[in-house]
Amino acid sequence: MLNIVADENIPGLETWFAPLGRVTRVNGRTVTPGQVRDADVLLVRSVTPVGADLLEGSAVRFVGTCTIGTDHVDIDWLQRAGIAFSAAPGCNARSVMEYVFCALAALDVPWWDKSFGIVGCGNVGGRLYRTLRALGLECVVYDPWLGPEDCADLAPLEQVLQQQVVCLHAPLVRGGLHPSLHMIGERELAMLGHGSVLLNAGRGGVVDNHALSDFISARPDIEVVLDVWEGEPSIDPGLLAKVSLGTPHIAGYSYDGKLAGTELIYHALADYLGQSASGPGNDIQDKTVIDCDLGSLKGLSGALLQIYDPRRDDEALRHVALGGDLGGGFDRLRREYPRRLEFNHFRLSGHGSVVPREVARVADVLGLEVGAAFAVKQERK
Ligand SMILES: NC(=O)c1ccc[n+]([C@@H]2O[C@H](COP(=O)([O-])OP(=O)(O)OC[C@H]3O[C@@H](n4cnc5c(N)ncnc54)[C@H](O)[C@@H]3O)[C@@H](O)[C@H]2O)c1
Ligand SMILES: O=C(O)[C@H](O)[C@H](O)COP(=O)(O)O
Repeated sequence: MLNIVADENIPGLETWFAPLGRVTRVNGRTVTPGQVRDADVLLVRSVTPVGADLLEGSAVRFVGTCTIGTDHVDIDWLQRAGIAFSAAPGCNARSVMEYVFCALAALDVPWWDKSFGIVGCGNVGGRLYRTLRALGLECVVYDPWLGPEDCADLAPLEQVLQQQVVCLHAPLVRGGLHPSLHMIGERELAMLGHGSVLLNAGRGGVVDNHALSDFISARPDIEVVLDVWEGEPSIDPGLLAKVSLGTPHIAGYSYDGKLAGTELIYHALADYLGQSASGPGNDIQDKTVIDCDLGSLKGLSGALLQIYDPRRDDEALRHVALGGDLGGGFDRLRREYPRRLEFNHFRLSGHGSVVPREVARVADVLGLEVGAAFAVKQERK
């Protein structure tokens, strides 16, 4: 029987993988070579460094990470060792995009009236870019691997950093032509415009956190939102104290996004094993009604917070910091993360009966259903 060793934090682990083999749960942060030596398959999330140190001499023939990011995996070594590898591209991209809008709503930023800069325009940044453009917002993109045929709004990094809201969605790349490690340092931070928002939901190391900490002290006009940090889970409590919103790397933690990661790796493993399997499917069918004011875009922004309010994650992280064990608390918050569903599981409804056409349009672009109780108001031209 196939021996599968897997991070205990992979949602739906037994449901999806038990039909393929015997599943042994391990702690992804502390897993040892001894625990994986006799495994055929290793399934991880982003907290497990995977390479020679863990796998040399093991029986592992397939590694899957149920995440978008792959910076924790030494893919070249796996290739040299003849070990198959799969990641889960795009699985939680919508979750991260929704985090961006909810974070802006939580900061009371009128996002429908801002210019945006995006660094890294792949599954996450690209989804955000297309949504912003569909909303009719100004948005420029820095991505050194894209050309004008991929994106019509490419711009130099300097220009991207000068927008009112700057969203970082680059992977952590340490070498090669375009390394991203500390690509946002003292010099780049100084390019941010007065009163702008800087949001990092890519990887912590893309921003020099030490420089960022100094920068926030000198520039209190800038709102910084950090979901990812250098040194996770033992992040800098001083930096946490300074940011406007700080969350424990949960931007991609919608229940849908996490399950999609599991599902993608399940199919990759089934393919590797030469099995055609449809899998158990998922159990997400909820449609929750949100009672809200849709009389204006500000009201719609408030409705987003009823779906997901990142201030709760921020408060929880600050609370564990006060307790003294920030590293342990950071991981605990992630491990015990509540079931958070994406926008399409909600229907906006409630008091008031007329929704301005523009609000209905924006809700639609964001993937939100507006309940039948509302008649969309036809504004006079
Ligand atoms: N906070 C979270 O919960 C969360 C969730 C999902 C993904 N992520 C992170 O976000 C990253 C991006 O996700 P994705 O799905 O868009 O990945 P992706 O691989 O689809 O796209 C990454 C994009 O970044 C570009 N890029 C590479 N090097 C760059 C550089 N030096 N400067 C600017 N752009 C660069 C690539 O060309 C590509 O277009 C992931 O690698 C992961 O680390 C974080
Ligand atoms: O790369 C990703 O998919 C995200 O960063 C993901 O949310 C990481 O979650 P983790 O594997 O740390 O649970």
